[in-house]
Amino acid sequence: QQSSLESVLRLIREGLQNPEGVPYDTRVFKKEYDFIVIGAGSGGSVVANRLTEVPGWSVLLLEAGADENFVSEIPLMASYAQFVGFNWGYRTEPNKNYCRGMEGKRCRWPRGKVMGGTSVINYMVYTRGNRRDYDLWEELGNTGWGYENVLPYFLKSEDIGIPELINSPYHSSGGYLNVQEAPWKTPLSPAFLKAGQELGYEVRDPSSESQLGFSYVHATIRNGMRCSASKAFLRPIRNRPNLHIAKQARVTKVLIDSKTNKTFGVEFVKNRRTYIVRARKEVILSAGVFNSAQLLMLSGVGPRQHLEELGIPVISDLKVGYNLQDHVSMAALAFIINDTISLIEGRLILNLSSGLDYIINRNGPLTLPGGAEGIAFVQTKFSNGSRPEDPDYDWPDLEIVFGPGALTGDTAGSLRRGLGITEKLYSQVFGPVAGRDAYSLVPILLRPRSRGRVKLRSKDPFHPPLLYANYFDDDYDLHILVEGVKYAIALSQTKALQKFDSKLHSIPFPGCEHLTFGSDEYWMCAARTVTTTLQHQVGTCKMGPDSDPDAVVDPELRVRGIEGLRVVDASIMPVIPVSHTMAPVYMIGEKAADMIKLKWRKAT
Ligand SMILES: Cc1cc2nc3c(=O)[nH]c(=O)nc-3n(C[C@H](O)[C@H](O)[C@H](O)COP(=O)(O)OP(=O)(O)OC[C@H]3O[C@@H](n4cnc5c(N)ncnc54)[C@H](O)[C@@H]3O)c2cc1C
Repeated sequence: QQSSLESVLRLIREGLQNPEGVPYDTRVFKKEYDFIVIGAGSGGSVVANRLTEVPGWSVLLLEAGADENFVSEIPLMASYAQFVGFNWGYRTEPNKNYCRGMEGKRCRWPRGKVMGGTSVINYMVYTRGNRRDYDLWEELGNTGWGYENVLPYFLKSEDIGIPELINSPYHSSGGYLNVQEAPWKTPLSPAFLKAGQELGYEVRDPSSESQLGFSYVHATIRNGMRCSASKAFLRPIRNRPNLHIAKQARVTKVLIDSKTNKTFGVEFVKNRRTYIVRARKEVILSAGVFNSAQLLMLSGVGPRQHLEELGIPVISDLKVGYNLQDHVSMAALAFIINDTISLIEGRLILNLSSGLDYIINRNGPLTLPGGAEGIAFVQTKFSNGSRPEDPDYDWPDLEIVFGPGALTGDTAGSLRRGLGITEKLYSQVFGPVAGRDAYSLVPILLRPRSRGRVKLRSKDPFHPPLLYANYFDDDYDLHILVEGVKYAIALSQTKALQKFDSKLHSIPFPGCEHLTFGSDEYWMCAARTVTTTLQHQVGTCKMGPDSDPDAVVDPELRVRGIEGLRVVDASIMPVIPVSHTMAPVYMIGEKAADMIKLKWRKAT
């Protein structure tokens, strides 16, 4: 048993001083490296790690952000991590069809600008998606991306820490990335699992042979702290002599010879100085779903008409920025309970006993990843529309995330501000019940049909791109989300959850008051008003075969028509998987690194 003093010292060692040591910041650059990787997020961290396993290859990893800090280490503080200088702070362009209740009618689309990228500000939920997602990628002509091909790459990264899954063939031990359950639970989450069973679903590991069912959250946490991409993949290898990492180094252009279409390096700015560094073998673009598309377009790779409008010479005319997909949700359902067991900011979260429990035991509410305790993958009546005759069809179209807290408990406002909900809406709808105990059930549309787009605002690399979500462009998406809301309400009415006497909070959202509360029309209006998202944007540099006119990269992730340039991040996904997107990006990084190794080992 450790004394409190020893525990505090351990925390300082592990948290503040980072025992593995943060990666070193390179200030003196070689003229040329074998590989230059842009972005130290989920994709780029894996690639930089795996390529420097080859001692003869040199790698420069360029990251626009600086190091993580203590706030991002604490799983429950996930929503605060967006406010401590790690966030690119993107917003969608205003639209009257969604995010009507958000500041400026714009949805918040945060992205991590920090060593570890978005894995430092995300909610750490670990899921992989469905066998059918990856089999679909392969059916679309992406040879080598079927489920059987990608499963080994999910396993390669993983170090499973959930005792009952250690011997599962769907999990593995010894990888860089820790996957664990929070050590602490509210009494509400077992009731969530029981509620699922009442509605006919099994309690099951969503990464196993079937995805349908209810589960506690699996998360990328290690000993009660966030396990980010940098912590997992970069800190352990910071002493490799063939890896240079430059922090706060903002890439402004990928350099491509317009005569040969060959990539020869990158231009970046660090400490107000502009550098040009050359790549002998390849440049790997892992700047994330918005910035990879932006950088490609700034470098002359993108839709001809759009680039020409901005006066950018076109090197390869490709549909960069199209095919943007996301998991839209409705996170404003609050089920009020008559018990003091839920997460209330200021009571359960930011108080001395929770703080001490965390510091001393690495336990308690602060270990809950973003406040999420349970997830369910379910099917609406529309899910197997194309194959109604197939009883074994299991490809969820709806996810429910269970939180043992709701907007009612957001008394310090971190959630409201993170989502961008206007103060007026919050005080009108939640003001009268602020501070009341409640749980939330967040329905999430998993297989959207609508597609958004990323465009350049200008030629200036320091200007944020224009982002268009286009949520609900296809009515089908709105219908499924409404089914999701109704499913969440049905869950709340099960015996298991009624043990807490829970009642749906029913002050109507502004702009929806004229509709009958609880009708489909009302929920449609609600979804367009408090439009939330799991921030799973993907697809802007779509992977596809040569026969696909919309493909930006080929199945080896090489940019079409350009030599020596690949994209390795969330942007290559042709179709969004029914998964939280971080684990699929780690998988993409692992697979890409193997493809790159194979190519250059053959060549030398
Ligand atoms: C709030 C939030 C919650 C989320 N929750 C979850 C979750 O619980 N589970 C889950 O699976 N997924 C979650 N996601 C999504 C998931 O985190 C991302 O899909 C995934 O991390 C994306 O990885 P990436 O490598 O594509 O991009 P990123 O991780 O964003 O990496 C891109 C990196 O490139 C850097 N960069 C960009 N431009 C430049 C430039 N010009 N020069 C140099 N560097 C540059 C960025 O700073 C960043 O570090 C969440 C996302 C958000 C925003």
